[in-house]
Amino acid sequence: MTLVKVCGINDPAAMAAVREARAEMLGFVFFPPSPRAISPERAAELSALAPAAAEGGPLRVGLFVDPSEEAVAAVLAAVPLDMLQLHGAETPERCAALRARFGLPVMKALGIAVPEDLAALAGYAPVVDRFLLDAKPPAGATLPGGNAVTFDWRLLAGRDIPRPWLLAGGLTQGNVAAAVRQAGAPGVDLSSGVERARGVKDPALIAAFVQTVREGGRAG
Ligand SMILES: O=C(O)c1ccccc1N[C@@H]1O[C@H](COP(=O)(O)O)[C@@H](O)[C@H]1O
Repeated sequence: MTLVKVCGINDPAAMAAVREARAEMLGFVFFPPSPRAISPERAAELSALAPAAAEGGPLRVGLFVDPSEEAVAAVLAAVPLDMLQLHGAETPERCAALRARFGLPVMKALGIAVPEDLAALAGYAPVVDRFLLDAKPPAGATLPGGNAVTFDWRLLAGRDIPRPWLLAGGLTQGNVAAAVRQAGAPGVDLSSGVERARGVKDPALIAAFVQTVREGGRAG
């Protein structure tokens, strides 16, 4: 089954949509410049609206961009997370340090634009648990992700990605089946594609996206 992560959950209706659609993962954005950013306290309120991962609910992923250890600790003091998503310029050493300090799996996001970008995966593989292979931010973008930009999914076709991974970058209900098929992706992650305005999730789009993935899977 193709895994689904819906990122940037920041209101109860979106949380309910993720729960009802039975997406495997959700993301809370702890990066203040993002329109999807929420406080740790708000994330805790939303997290309480779905069963814990251990009870069959979605894995709670905390999205950080080059965070200090203090920043991660402050979030974890308010809301338990199941995984750290590192979406900045964190080195393998930094990923290893955060993983060891907090005892949580790490998903490292890497931007892919040309085949040579895949060379970086080898250095991270020993110290991360999952990759998120995303588009690179376009010129002038203020965010390192969440920009609704796709990349050439065929760059990933047939590649030996050395960890479990998710495909991201500009995914929508309309393109996800082709993306999964072309990249051979075992899972997908999105934010903009299920929003009615930047930073505002649309529950109906979340439901439709997850349903499309379930129906299309790898063969869509
Ligand atoms: O969503 C954000 O605001 C964000 C901010 C900073 C880093 C990453 C961010 N989002 C991640 O990017 C992918 C792709 O987003 P999109 O579907 O193209 O909008 C998203 O799934 C998040 O993991």
